[in-house]
Amino acid sequence: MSPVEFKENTIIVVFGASGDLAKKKTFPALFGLFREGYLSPSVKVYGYARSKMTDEEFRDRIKPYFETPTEKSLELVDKFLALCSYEQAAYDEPEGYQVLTKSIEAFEAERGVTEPHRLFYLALPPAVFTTVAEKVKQYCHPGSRGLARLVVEKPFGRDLKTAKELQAKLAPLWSENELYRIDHYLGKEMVKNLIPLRFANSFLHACWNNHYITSVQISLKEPFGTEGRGGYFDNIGIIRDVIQNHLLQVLTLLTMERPISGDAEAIRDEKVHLLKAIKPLDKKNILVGQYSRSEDGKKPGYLDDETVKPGSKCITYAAIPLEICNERWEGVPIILRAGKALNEGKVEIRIQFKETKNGIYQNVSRNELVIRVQPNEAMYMKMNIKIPGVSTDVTVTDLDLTYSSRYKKFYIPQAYESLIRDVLNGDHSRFVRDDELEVSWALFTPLLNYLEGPQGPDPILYPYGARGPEPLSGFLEKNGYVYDARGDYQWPVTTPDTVIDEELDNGPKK
Ligand SMILES: NC(=O)C1=CN([C@@H]2O[C@H](COP(=O)(O)OP(=O)(O)OC[C@H]3O[C@@H](n4cnc5c(N)ncnc54)[C@H](OP(=O)(O)O)[C@@H]3O)[C@@H](O)[C@H]2O)C=CC1
Ligand SMILES: O=C1O[C@H](COP(=O)(O)O)[C@@H](O)[C@H](O)[C@H]1O
Repeated sequence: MSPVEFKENTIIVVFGASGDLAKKKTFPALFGLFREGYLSPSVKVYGYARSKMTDEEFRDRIKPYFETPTEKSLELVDKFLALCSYEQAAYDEPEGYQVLTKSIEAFEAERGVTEPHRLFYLALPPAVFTTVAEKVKQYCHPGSRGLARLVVEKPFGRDLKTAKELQAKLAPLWSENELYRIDHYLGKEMVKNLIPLRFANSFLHACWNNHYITSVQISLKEPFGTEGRGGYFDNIGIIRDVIQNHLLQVLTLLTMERPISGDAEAIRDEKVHLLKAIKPLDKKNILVGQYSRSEDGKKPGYLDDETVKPGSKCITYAAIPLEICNERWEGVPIILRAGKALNEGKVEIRIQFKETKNGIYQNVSRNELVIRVQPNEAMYMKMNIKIPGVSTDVTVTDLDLTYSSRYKKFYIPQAYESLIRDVLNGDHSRFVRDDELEVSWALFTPLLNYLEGPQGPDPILYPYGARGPEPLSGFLEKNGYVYDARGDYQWPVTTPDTVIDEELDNGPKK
């Protein structure tokens, strides 16, 4: 059965509407969809939370985060806000939900809606998560008269046991078909691009295996520390924060087999197969760190955050090698690495190809395909060519697909916009399925138990603003990545001074 699209007179309720996520991501995403014409003006949007606020105060709170790239979009802000209202109520009492449903039903009756379409978005901390899911089902679900969808945000538990417990509470209430577990990395443009890139290009498909690829790295670097979120982060650490979810999701799309169709379940089946093929993580071969004060003393160390437990061993950096035990990937080292308070902010995938060992070109750079997820979406393939001109020597260059120069005037939705649109369209392909979640926790739980247990290592300190802990380069090398430091690669423009060539260095031959 093809998914039903929520189009006219859709109800959207955001629980936790007074919070940071709702303010910075959920409502701006809804506005983005409205601005671009992907959300009908017939929609009704409710914010629901405990904080006391009038409708006006609520609108004033969310408005500054809307993106308005054009004059015309400025005019749309008030039109969108007029569709939004706020309800202040408790999460654990029925009254608020009953009032909300009355209002929803009045709206639907006024519009003559016979089959209600209701989307509920839980932008909430885990503590109230199941309470709200339960109450929404009991008081706000339209039953067999219509359709309801429930969007849930991470954390989906903190290990295998708690993830299973959460699932056991949700499953009797909300069917897998109604649930949308959001991982916003799946909504990023370059992550969405992985399936077409891999399966619509036969030349790439041919070399996408251990015969040609020698290493894969997926890195997420952030240039800021916990900055006020220390209390939350200290209980989480970098693995739960971004590796077990965001980076692992990217990895599955990058390495899974071709799905039998573009259908959501076909895609998710392949992701689960791939996850099951990952070898248990090697606790002895990981690099973990925690940032300390910057070298100039201006940026605080992790432990300087007052909301963090004194002496906390929480890790803010991790590099985790893993291996996929299937025919395609066996023997290829794959590294997931992420860290806070680093020298730059970027998310990229780096696929390095084998060196050319024999033949006329033996001492040339390895080919490397780089997919930059952010900032500034790009994809570039580092390759070797003849130095332009009289020389017959080889230099490294790239086939460069930089989105900002190749694609002008394209609307690239924010990750949340893209995913909320998927929910409205009933497309599950970019959402995490229950079994996928379970396998991913099964993979990381033993490692987390070790790191957080009595035998857990002390994280290596790295100064705020560093590339990572000091042993990083050696660690990457040991795990298969060859860093080419020969220095004749310059982007975006290469000049004769930057290519290494004896002939050019010594001047033209007589
Ligand atoms: N379309 C575009 O926008 C393009 C931009 N460029 C730009 O050109 C520049 C060069 O790009 P590129 O060649 O991809 O290289 P990068 O400088 O981005 O780095 C190459 C890789 O090597 C790692 N690395 C850096 N230093 C060391 C070290 N000492 N030992 C081991 N590993 C190390 C980096 O890791 P780590 O991240 O941890 O430092 C990164 O994974 C970049 O600024 C890039 O943005 C290039 C092509 C296209
Ligand atoms: O889920 C999270 O992701 C963000 C990184 O997301 P991005 O879209 O800004 O790359 C991270 O900063 C945060 O700690 C984490 O909870």
